[in-house]
Amino acid sequence: MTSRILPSLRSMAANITSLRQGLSFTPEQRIAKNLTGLIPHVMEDSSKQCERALKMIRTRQTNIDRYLYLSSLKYQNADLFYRLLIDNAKELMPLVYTPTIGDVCLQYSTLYTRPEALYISIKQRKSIKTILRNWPYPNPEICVVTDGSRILGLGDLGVNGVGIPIGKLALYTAAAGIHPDKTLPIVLDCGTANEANLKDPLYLGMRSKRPSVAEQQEFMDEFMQAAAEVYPEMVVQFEDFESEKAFNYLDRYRNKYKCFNDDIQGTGAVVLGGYIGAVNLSGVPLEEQRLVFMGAGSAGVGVAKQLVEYYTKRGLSEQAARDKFWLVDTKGLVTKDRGDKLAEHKKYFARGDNNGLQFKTLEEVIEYVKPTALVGLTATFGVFTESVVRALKASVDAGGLGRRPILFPLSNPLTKAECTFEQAVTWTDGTVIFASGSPFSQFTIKLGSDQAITYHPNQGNNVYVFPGIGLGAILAKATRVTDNMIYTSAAALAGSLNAEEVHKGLIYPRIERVRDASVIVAREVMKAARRDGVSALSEEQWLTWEEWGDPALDKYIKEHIYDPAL
Ligand SMILES: O=C([O-])CC(=O)C(=O)O
Ligand SMILES: [Mg+2]
Repeated sequence: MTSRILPSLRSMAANITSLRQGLSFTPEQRIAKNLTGLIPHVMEDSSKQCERALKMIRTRQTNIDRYLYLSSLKYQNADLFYRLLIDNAKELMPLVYTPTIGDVCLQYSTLYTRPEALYISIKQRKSIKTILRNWPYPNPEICVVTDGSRILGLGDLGVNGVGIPIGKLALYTAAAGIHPDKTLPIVLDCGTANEANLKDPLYLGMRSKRPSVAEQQEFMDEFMQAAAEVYPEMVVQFEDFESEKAFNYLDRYRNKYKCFNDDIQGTGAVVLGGYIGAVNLSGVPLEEQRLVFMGAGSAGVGVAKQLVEYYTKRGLSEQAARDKFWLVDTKGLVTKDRGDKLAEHKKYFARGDNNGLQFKTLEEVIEYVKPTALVGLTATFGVFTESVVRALKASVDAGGLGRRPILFPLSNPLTKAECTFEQAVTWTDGTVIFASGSPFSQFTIKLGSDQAITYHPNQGNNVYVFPGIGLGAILAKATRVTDNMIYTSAAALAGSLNAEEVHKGLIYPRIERVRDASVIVAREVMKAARRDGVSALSEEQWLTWEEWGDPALDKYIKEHIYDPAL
């Protein structure tokens, strides 16, 4: 029997790259590359290949099966995978990303067939640089890194959380055109608090509890330093770190490295982008808005802070802006005198005007605050009950005729959404302005035998901003990711809707147009980098763009993004 030598990841990468065109190789190319006979004889254009793949996807029984098929296609023929994903974003993004990715992460150790990321454990801390250099594709431009400690709303999944960096990076390519070979997914394995994983004989991560916060931080320090040394051009996106670590790491590294946190800053920007449109539709002036946030983790606080910045930029004092927000966590309204030790990141929003009163439930808070907007980032399905949503509507109705409540149940995946789209429409008699984190279907109510009214949900997902933020930072050669770059991404997103979308009452562009939105976001992020003095592009380059205006910059961006060859 002949023994087979396992090819190195590097030569595998080279082989796969050379086969990227699938069945579209011309006879001449096949001869030149010694591929004759190695692939079926027919020469197919992209539409035929897409037709075959879509047929496969649509005939699979479960979303996990569809994911696995797509994942294998991405590996075998990346151009075809991205052609499909770009042209069928509405159908395929939920398979490549949330909600399906949540299920994939839960089962990652069982579904595993091949490496797709860098797996760096805390035990390998002496070899981080070597591991980074082992990555088979040269000079990555964007890295998404997680430690798996808070995957979507699913909690600590340890190394199984690696599906998130893999999924987010596929969106970097599909939504913003970063070349797939320039993306680097990483999971830092520090063990896990997840008992089910620890007991699972197939679990692929370190089978131990997480060490102290201080030890994890030292490991993170070493990782960040090594990454900057090995790949100095690379932008790092932090993803799904548990709240305290998320805030701490962002604070610790943002002025030292080119990095940002998607859950704090990306979620903040995407919600602000949607909120700007929602206020316009609501009939409640910006100054009269009162916002209750259910959930005070990294996303809740990140979003509220981004909105405070919006208010202050519109002329409100910081105190007046902050007073528009009431944050609620599992113990009730976050107040200064609640009697428990508040986590550091919650203190900024702790209320001091409650006259000693405490409000334990969301219902009590709504009764007390009379909000115009309710945002959910709790990772708890169903917390927006019928009575909560009806109370929100009642408090908005009390302000005057024709006013509409803003309701954003943003937790991911769908199994963690605070309420469904159908519930939101039903309980507000169709008046709701709605955005969720994962996608809901549109909802039609039959009014008579041949009359019906269809409601369109919005998906307020980070995918509208993080790819453009990363692309803008890369193309501007930004040395840091500044607050202004993030803020600008939200304003740019709000301005990216076309006339048809505005007419339909949407607050985000249709997901099919996410690539258009990313170009606009990237352009504004680049300009903000320039204004903040962190763009390392030449002065001459910037002066040319300033002379020729946005179209010239858009042209430059479009020339630098990946479009599948198919
Ligand atoms: O991944 C998403 O769709 C949004 C997000 O960052 C999260 O829920 O952690
Ligand atoms: Mg996330």
